[in-house]
Amino acid sequence: MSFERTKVLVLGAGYAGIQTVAKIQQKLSRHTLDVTLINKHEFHYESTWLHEVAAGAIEWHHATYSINHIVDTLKTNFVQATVTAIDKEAKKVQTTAGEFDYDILVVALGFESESFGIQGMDEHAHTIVSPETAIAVWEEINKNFNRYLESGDNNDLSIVVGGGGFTGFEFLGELSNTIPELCKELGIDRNKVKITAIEAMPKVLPMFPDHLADYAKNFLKDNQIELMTGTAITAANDQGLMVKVGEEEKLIAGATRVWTAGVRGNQLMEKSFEGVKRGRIIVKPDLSIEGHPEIFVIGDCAAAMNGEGEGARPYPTTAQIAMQMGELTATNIGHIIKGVKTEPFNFIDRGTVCSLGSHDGIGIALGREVTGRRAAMMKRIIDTRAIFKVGGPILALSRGKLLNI
Ligand SMILES: Cc1cc2nc3c(=O)[nH]c(=O)nc-3n(C[C@H](O)[C@H](O)[C@H](O)COP(=O)(O)OP(=O)(O)OC[C@H]3O[C@@H](n4cnc5c(N)ncnc54)[C@H](O)[C@@H]3O)c2cc1C
Repeated sequence: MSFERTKVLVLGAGYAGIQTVAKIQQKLSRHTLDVTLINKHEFHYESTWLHEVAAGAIEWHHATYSINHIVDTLKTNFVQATVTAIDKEAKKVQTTAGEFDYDILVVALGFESESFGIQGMDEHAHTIVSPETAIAVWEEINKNFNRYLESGDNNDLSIVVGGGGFTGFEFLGELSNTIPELCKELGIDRNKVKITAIEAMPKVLPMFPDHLADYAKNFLKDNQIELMTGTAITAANDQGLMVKVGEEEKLIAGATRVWTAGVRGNQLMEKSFEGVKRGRIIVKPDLSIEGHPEIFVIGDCAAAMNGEGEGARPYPTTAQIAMQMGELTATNIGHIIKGVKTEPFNFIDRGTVCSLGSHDGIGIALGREVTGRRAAMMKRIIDTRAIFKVGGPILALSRGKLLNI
């Protein structure tokens, strides 16, 4: 009988990675496992709150907590480092803190921005994909509004957002609260600020029924935010975003330009595995990859299919799914150690709520439609639950949003 502990290496402490580690710590014995968690930052950040940071509604550190709050040092070794390469044949991972080997690998390296090759987008537009990029958006708005005080040029007050999807709407919702406050603080007339959102599809927020999407569209209108639908963005430059209207190309002015319309899985995926598309790899039902039962890929790097056969589609990339994948992975690691068959992923949809600023929103939660203040309250409960599930009541009280209700 071997007394060697199984080496589990978890890459990334976002929703998927931190949930895996939290569940392993709760369920599995340290006498059988040697767990190492590697993450770029010392802290976990709530990606689903980044639009609030980008719109200046909260400070970036309110969307984070120290990973050391979660890690039980008797069971898990946390290393702050950036992963630079994964060698699946040698079972080794290279990082800025050296090389790590593993028996079981969990890849949970999350998402990046994807601009689909739109000319100038990467150079000229901000994104909302990490605390650093979210902070940069609010700094840019502040810089431009302060420049207006010197220049008197209304263009400095223009904000253009590429994308009328979930992230775009949540960001615009927060701006509806914070831009009037910023204008008041700087003595700027809100009517001079032009905020435009551009969506290529004729419909917005396709995950919701039309009447809820209409509610969100009316919210924008009521808050002096213009939404252009069915309008393709063709390029970005330092003046704004270029769009095609009929045969004509037109500039939609934006001193601040923010791209929210595309995400992809981590670039390391293409470098490490075969068959990866836009940073996502098709995983087997138990979330391991073909030919490597010891490698689990979860969260936004995974394309987990929602069924079998021709009609099967990959699940969308959401925090809710990432967390459920993390829980299952912890269970399946336990099964591997006991020599039991691993279980397939079965997504339990608890609904989705899209916030529109701090007091409004739309959503479907536990099968019921919600709008307005009830939706905003539901969103805070969802946000707090995510923290509770990983860190328990104390972390949920200190970092959650229930005290704001
Ligand atoms: C503004 C916004 C709002 C959203 N709102 C919602 C919502 O309301 N509901 C919902 O379900 N989903 C929402 N999403 C989507 C959700 O945030 C993602 O689906 C989710 O974060 C994916 O979780 P993950 O664990 O795969 O990745 P992430 O949360 O991105 O975590 C990945 C982790 O890996 C780390 N990492 C990355 N590269 C490296 C490296 N090379 N080395 C070491 N560490 C690395 C990162 O720093 C991060 O800690 C939203 C996304 C955004 C941007």
